Amino acid sequence: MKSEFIADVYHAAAEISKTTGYRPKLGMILGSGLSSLAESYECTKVPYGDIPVLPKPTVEGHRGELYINEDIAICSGRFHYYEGHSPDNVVSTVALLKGLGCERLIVTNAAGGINTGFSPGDIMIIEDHINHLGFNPLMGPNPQIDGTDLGARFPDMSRVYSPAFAAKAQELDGDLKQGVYIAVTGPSYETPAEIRAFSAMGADAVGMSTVPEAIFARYLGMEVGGLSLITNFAAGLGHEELHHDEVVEIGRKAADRMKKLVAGLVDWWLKE
Ligand SMILES: O=P(O)(O)O[C@@H]1C[C@H](O)[C@@H](CO)O1
Ligand SMILES: Nc1nc2[nH]cnc2c(=O)[nH]1
Repeated sequence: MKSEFIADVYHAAAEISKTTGYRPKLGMILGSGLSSLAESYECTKVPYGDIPVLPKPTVEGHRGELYINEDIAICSGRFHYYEGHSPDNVVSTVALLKGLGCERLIVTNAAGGINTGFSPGDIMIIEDHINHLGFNPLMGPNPQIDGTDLGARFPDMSRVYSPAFAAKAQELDGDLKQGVYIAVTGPSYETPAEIRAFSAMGADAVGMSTVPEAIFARYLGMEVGGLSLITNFAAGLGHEELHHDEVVEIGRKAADRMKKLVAGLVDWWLKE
């Protein structure tokens, strides 16, 4: 992340706080097909088009709107590396949420189930991740604001995802899965051989996002909780070809269960 870019994003965040009067403590980034989660909250909506420092999302199922109120800021629309965005742009939503005052972040995504115990419609608490993207959002000079490093040059990643968040999620919904998310660039889905390799590496679910956001959030000192909605059997494990339309459709269908879980987690994390 370049110092100038983060300064611009923080400046945009300060403008939004000034206009809306909000400094929420909790941020959330919504995955493919999960845009409706934002509608549970009474919020002011700011289209990404009104935040010129942000790029434009190009993927179906990612609206491109910031929802904000005094407690929460929700990015409905994320930026994926496969869209051609730079690593800085991929994590710009996290920088925006941090700039708005968020100390905690919930990341959500749609993912393919690698673990043979997972089925479409399952929700997996992200316990850990594998970065298979080929880049790290912290590559490049360590960014500074007013001459001070934003975070450690070599940040620890031994506990990216909050165990307290995972425990609370399990308490709220007794039927959750838990596992390791592996991020690949996409946009092609995997081959069955890749899925066998990722399974041997210890991955339970595969997707094309979230990991850079979580790394950057931890670098900024935020607490992170992660949820993957399993939208399909990973390549070679089901009988169907993979299509993004189905990913978005399953996301929409499972939105009510996700909404209930997320509402409980939001209430808890705001009070905790
Ligand atoms: O933004 P997420 O990670 O939820 O989106 C997943 C990964 C790809 O963008 C897309 C593939 O169907 O869904
Ligand atoms: N890479 C990848 N991303 C997904 N997002 C939703 N399902 C999948 C999948 O099977 N593979």
